[in-house]
Amino acid sequence: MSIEIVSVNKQFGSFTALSDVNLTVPSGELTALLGPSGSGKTTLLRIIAGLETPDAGSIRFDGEETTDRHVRERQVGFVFQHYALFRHMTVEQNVAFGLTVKPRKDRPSKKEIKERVHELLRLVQLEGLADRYPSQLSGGQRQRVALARALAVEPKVLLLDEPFGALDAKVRVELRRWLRRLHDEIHVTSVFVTHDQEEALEVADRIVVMNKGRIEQVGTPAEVYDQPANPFVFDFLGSVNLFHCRSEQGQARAAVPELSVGYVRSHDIEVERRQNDGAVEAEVRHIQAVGPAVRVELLVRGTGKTVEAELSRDGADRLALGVGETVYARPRKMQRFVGDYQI
Ligand SMILES: Nc1ncnc2c1ncn2[C@@H]1O[C@H](COP(=O)(O)OP(=O)(O)OP(=O)(O)O)[C@@H](O)[C@H]1O
Repeated sequence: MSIEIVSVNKQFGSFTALSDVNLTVPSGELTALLGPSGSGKTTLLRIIAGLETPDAGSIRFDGEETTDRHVRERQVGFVFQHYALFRHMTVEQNVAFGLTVKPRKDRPSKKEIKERVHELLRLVQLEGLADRYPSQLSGGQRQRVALARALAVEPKVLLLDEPFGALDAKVRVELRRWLRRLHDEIHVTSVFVTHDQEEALEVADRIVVMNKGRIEQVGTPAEVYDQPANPFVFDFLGSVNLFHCRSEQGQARAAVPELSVGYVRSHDIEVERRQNDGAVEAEVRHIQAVGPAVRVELLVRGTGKTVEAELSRDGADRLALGVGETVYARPRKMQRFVGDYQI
C-alpha cells in the first residue's frame, strides 16, 4: 500500500513541528525518516499511524483519504524503541495477542493462530523460544518478538520508531541487516525513524532527510550521499570540511585567500608530502587511529582553520606523519551549493 502525505502541518502551541510536508512512500518500499533530534520524524510517523492529527493537510493510503480514520482502521503495525512486550505472557502469547483480541467473526481458530505464530517466529528466527517470557530474552530478541507481534495481524503498513535505538552498537548492526533481509522477503510498506545516518544508508530503499519540521531531500541512499541537495544534507550524512576555493576552468581548487566555500568529506581529502596543484599547505595537529582508518587533524596555513582528513592505515603508514610537520591537503572531490549558507 502506498502512503501519500499532502501539505501536512502540525503545531504544538506556538511551536511548528511539521511545516508543509509532502511525501509519497511507494508501495512495498522501506523508507527511512532521518534527521536530528526534534526534526519532526516521530510526529510525522504518529500522523501516518493516526495517533496524532495534522492541523492541515491529508494522509492517503493507496490514494484513499485516511486523515480522519481511526488508528484501528488503518491497519498499521508498530514497533517502538522500547519493546513494549507483555511481561506476563510468553513469546508465543505476545505474538498471538493481536489475533486473539480480534472480534469473534474475524478471529482465526486456535489452531490457525498457533500455526501463524510459529510461522512468524520462524521468520524472525526465534522458533525455539516460543515458551520463554520477555525477561528471559536479550534486547535484540525482544525487538524481534515485537516485530513478529506487529506483523501477526498482517498490517498494510509497518511503522518503526527507532526500533534498535535501545540496543548496543553490535546488536544494532546485526538487527538492521536482518530487518533489510526480512523486508526483502515480505515487502510490506515500511517507514522507519532513525537519527543514525549509517542505519538509514544501510537499510532503506529511500531516505527522507528532515530538519526543523521540513523535508530537506528525498532520495535513494546513493542520491542523498553523493548528490546532497544542500549543506545541511551534506553535513548530516557524513563528516564535513569547509575549504575556501576559487574556480578554475570549472574545477574547484582549494586556495587561500577565500572566494567561495567547498564542502569536502574527510575521506575525500588527499594528504601529500609535496606541494601539488590545487593543494593547500597545512600543519599536522593530531593523528588518531580509529579502527581501519587514521584521522589526521590539519591546520590550514594562513586561515587558522582546521580540516580533518581520513586516511587508510596503509596510506598513513606510507606517509609516516608526525605532529607539527608540514603537509599539503588536496580535496579529491568538492561540492558547492547554489545560494550557499555556511553550516
Ligand atoms: N505532544 C507534544 N507537545 C508539545 N511538543 C511536542 C509534542 N510532541 C513533539 N513535540 C515537539 O515537536 C518537535 C518534534 O518532535 P519529534 O518527536 O517529532 O522529533 P524527532 O525528530 O522524532 O526527534 P527525536 O529523534 O528526538 O525523537 C520537538 O521539538 C518536540 O519537543
